[in-house]
Formats: sequence, structure tokens, C-alpha cells
Amino acid sequence: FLVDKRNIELSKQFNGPVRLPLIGTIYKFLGTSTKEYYSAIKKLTDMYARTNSKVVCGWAGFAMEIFVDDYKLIEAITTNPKCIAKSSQYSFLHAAVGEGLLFSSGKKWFNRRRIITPTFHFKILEQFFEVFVKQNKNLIEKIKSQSNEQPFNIFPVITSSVLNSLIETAMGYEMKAKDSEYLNAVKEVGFLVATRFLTPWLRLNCIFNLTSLKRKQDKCANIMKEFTTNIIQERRKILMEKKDEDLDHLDDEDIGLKKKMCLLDVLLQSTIDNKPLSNEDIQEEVDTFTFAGHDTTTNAICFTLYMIAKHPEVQEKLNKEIQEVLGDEELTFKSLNEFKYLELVVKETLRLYPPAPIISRRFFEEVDIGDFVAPGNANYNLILFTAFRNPEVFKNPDEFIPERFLKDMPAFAFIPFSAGQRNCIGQKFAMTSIKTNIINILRQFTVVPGNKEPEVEINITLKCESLLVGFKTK
Ligand code: HEM
Repeated sequence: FLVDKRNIELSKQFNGPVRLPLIGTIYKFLGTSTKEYYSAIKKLTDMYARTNSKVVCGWAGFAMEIFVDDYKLIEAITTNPKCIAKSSQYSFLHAAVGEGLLFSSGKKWFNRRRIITPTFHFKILEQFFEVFVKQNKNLIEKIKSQSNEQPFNIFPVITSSVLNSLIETAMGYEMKAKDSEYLNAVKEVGFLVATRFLTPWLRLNCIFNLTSLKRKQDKCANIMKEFTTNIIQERRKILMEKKDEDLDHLDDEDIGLKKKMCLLDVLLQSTIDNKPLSNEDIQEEVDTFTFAGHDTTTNAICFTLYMIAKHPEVQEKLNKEIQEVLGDEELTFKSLNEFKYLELVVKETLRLYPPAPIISRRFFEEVDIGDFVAPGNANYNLILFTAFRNPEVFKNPDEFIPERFLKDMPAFAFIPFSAGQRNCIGQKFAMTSIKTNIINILRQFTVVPGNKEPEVEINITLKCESLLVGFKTK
């Protein structure tokens, strides 16, 4: 009650909709579908955040929800050492995907981040490049068999390709047709989590636990857990048996596991306070990679292809760059760094369609962050998708102009992978995967847009599940 009273006092610093008893300002989002959520949030920030206080204050019942899309405030929040914890909304995701790096906080997060960081080392990424190329070849075969040069929805084929790459690099396991139950469970969990996120009353455990969605979620979470745990157990057994041997002696055929170092191997060999991680610890981290990495990377690849298809002049410049860098040579991990124009194109796509459109943190105590006193026990929602279209920073913000990234801009005006201590650990992994896919696809095809504008929705990630692109063989 005291916190509420103090926060009500502090909320006077900000703008925002009128707070009603019990429901707070939830009425602003009642009945909002995932497709309408994008414009509902945009309307809220346009109306209130573009004013002097630059902050919108809302209330989910008694819980204070702050919305921010000003880059200076985003910097103040993401770099504040007292704002490392994720917002309380993330807690209901634990049941679905465990409490891995994305959701944990405090000592657990700190220790895990320290040991997981080396798993994304440049040298390990270099080994993964082979997997990206192989999965991309499979994707190109699928495109050829499906497209018939007519525009078709690229979302499902790219989702499968990204998931296959992620599972092979994370667990050293090559997906088989029989594993479709696992792939479906990963996709279904994403959908269930998003439904819960967007439906205020389903966030309450006492209501959610009574619904059929809860039973479905448990079923999917168990399928994921069992699949990952089996692979961890097999891999641990092999590592124990071959402890003193070089992993290179392992046979590729050994239960379908690859001999290359995968993220799982690094975790199996890591210790915290001299204790190895348990199978359960590792399982929640590996499932977190899959959860955090597949939808984000899929959407980044889909939207980048779509934007290239829509802008033939950009496609021409990319083709020129591919010719200049590679000529008739194969793409290599090292040569990826030379694709400077492609880098601009990917950035401009992530600006217009950031796969992680909103991120949320929590201050537990009151903190003076310069422009205002940040209330404690409040959730801070950083609205990246409107921040990246701020007309004060990005001239003609709705237009696709990759060259805008050649000019300097404030450091926190564009942070698609977040920033500060809790930034995305997989960002180099994601950029390697995106660039490899785009380059190899453009070497084979000219891409053209379908005649339907994408309907963007916010479903935790920002996505369009029906994105039409045509592929004309060169
Ligand atoms: C284009 C693709 C991607 C984008 C745009 C993206 C974006 C982000 C963002 C914005 C965050 C911060 C989330 C928050 O504060 O709630 C984050 C965190 C994270 N991402 Fe990514 N991500 C991408 C790909 C990946 C991939 C491929 C992986 C794993 C293989 C991954 C693993 C993670 C993890 C584990 C975290 C939590 C880090 C921590 O809190 O210490 N992401 N990502």
C-alpha cells in the first residue's frame, strides 16, 4: 500500500491514461489482438511520450508500468546497474521455457552469463558457419521445389531452416523428419507464451492454470525438455567416456551427434564454484537459446528478403557487392566482414522491423536517473519499434534508406539487440546467419515482392506470418 501511495505520487511526473480502480489502465488494451497491439502501443507513445516528460505511465491493476521510447532515457535505463532485472511480466514465461539466461536475474544470471559468453566466441561461430551454409543449401532446394517462381509465404520454410541451424549449432544434433513433434512444440510454446503475454487475465496463474492453454503449454514444455535432456545425457556420456581422448576421434555417426564443438559441449565442460552444471541447468539454457534465437532470426531474415525484393535498386547494389567480394568464389566466414552494404541493409530492416520490439526491465528501488525519479517496484517497457522511427533522429523514418547508417547517430537511438550488460548474447550468431542466408539466396535468385502488403503483428516478437516473396532463378 505504501509503495502504491509513493508511486502514485511519483506518477504525477509523467503523462498517461486515467487510472481506474482495480484495472488501472488495462482498458486501453482490452480486446486488442496481436495485429492491433502494434498500433495501440504506437498511439499511446505518440499521444503521451512525445510530450515534455517523454514517459508514459500506465497501471496493470496495481502494478506500475512505465513506457519509454526516448533514446536518452533508454540509455539511462539499460546502462543503470540497478536495472539489471527483467520485468515481473517475464516470470510467467518460466513455466514454458525454464529460467535460462533471458529470464534469470541476480547471481544466477551473472554466473551463467559469465560461463555462456565464451560459447559465442568468434572461433566457435566460425565452426557454425558450415552449418549455416548447409542449412541454407537445404532452404534453397525447398524454395526451388515450392516457389515455381510465383510469390509464396516464406515464413514457414525460413522458420524450419533457422530452427534446424540453431539445434545443430546449440546441441550438435541434426534434425530428422521424426523430430517434427519437437519442432511443433517449440513453435506452439511461442504462440502460447504470446497469447498469455497479450491477455491480461491469463497472466494470473490462478486463471491460466484452469485453462486448456496451460495443459497444452505443459505438454509442449515436456516435449522440449525430454528432447533436450536426451541429447544432453547422450553427449555427457560420450564426453565422460572419451574424457582423455580428442573429440576429433568421435565418429559422426555416434547417435547422430556431430564431433564439432557445439554450445552444449562448452556448457557440459563449465563449472560454477567448481561444480559442473546439472542436466537441468543446461537444458534450460539450451531451450532458452532456441526460444530466444529462432523467431527473432527468422523474422530478421524474412523482413530483410522482403525489403530487398521491394527495392530493386538495393538488390542491384547488393548483387554488385557480392560480385566484387566473391566473384566466382564460395562464401567464407572471413569474407562476411567485407559485405559493408549488406550490413547497412540488415540494420535498416532491423530498424523498421525490430524482431524484439519491446523489452522490459524492473527497478526494485527508487532511482534518480537524471531527468526524473524512477519509481521503485515498477516495470520499465522500452518501446524499441517506435524509438527506431523517432523523426528527430531518423529523417523520413518510415522510408527504407540503408545509407542512413553511414552517418553518425546517438549510440542508443538504434539498439535492436538491446544494450548494456543484458544485451543479446546471440547477436553475432544472428548476424552471421542472416548474412549467410541473404548472400547465398541472392546468388541464386532475383527476389520480387508479392502483391500483398505485410500485416505486421506484435506477438512477443514483431512478425508477419504471411510474407510473400517470389524467387526467379538467375
Ligand atoms: C535478429 C536476431 C535477434 C535479435 C533482434 C535479438 C534481440 C535480443 C534482445 C533485444 C535481447 C534483450 C531482451 C530483453 O532485454 O528482454 C536479447 C537477449 C538475448 N538473446 Fe537475442 N536476439 C536475436 C537473436 C538471438 C540468437 C540467435 C540467440 C541465441 C542463439 C539469442 C539469445 C539471446 C539470449 C540468451 C538473451 C538474454 C541475454 C541476457 O539477458 O544475458 N538471441 N536478444
